[in-house]
Amino acid sequence: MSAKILDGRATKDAIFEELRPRVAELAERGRAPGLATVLVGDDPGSHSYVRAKHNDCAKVGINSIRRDLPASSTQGELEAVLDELNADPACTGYIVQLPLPDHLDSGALLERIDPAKDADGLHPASLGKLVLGEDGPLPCTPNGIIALLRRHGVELDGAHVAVVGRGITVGRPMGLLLTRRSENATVTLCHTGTRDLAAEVSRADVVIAAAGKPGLITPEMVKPGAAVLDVGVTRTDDGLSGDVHPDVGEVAGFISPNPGGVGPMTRAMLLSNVVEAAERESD
Ligand SMILES: Nc1nc2c(c(=O)[nH]1)N[C@@H](CN(C=O)c1ccc(C(=O)N[C@@H](CCC(=O)O)C(=O)O)cc1)CN2
Repeated sequence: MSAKILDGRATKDAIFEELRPRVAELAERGRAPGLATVLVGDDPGSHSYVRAKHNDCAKVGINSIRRDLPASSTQGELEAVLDELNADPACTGYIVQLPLPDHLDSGALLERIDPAKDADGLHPASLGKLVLGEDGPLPCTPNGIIALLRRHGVELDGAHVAVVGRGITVGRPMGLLLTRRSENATVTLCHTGTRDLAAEVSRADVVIAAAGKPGLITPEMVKPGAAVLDVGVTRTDDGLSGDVHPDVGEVAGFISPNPGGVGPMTRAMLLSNVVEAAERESD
């Protein structure tokens, strides 16, 4: 492996160090932030991510509230839980852990979150603010990727970035974030309709792989020296597999490990959103 490692765990820890005094100051002013999570069903990955989010809150001093519901929960039961959290002053921000079971309407539930308590930046009002360039919570994984690149000195201004995947939590908002004036990147958003993925990826200075297809990005596709970020997580019989083939580290200039790269940064940005929202409220 010759690529430099984009260490998400160490970067997350550094961000937590920065958040801790801000949380303490909010608490001193009687504005202690509280993050709630809503988890439906038994998906082991979702359980592990939610557990990690509550551990993170404890480390930074943020109060946390957990609402776990059975997979058989109805849309109406979920709506009632969201209405309670919207009204609960101890909950200053919350998330609905995705994916939800198929019988639930995720879009309608995300829309029911009070936009002022949208800790994930996935409410349509928050995504609208992102499109318009207004202040608001940003989607955690794309924002975490930008923080990881910036804190490791990877240039985005003028860079060509290939984003692979057009999902609502990563691909689509990633393109919007990267094309803001502050980032100034040129983005190609690749998806299942892309005719020649290898050609698009090989032109890129930064590759963000969020397709959920194990080993999709191979060393032959990657421009030598490029930064490659692996977002995909697929659970196979042999364990977890990312979208980036392990040999890409021999060609890339920077690579995010998976686990240990983008995942922890997603959690760091969630807590940042919670703290920023509490600070906005108390201004
Ligand atoms: N409401 C949301 N749901 C989902 C989001 C999201 O941003 N908001 N993103 C993903 C999952 N995700 C956040 O919830 C997430 C993914 C990965 C990690 C993480 O820390 N991963 C670790 C490994 C943890 C493990 O081994 O289980 C790592 O990569 O090192 C945290 C959060 C979909 N759902």
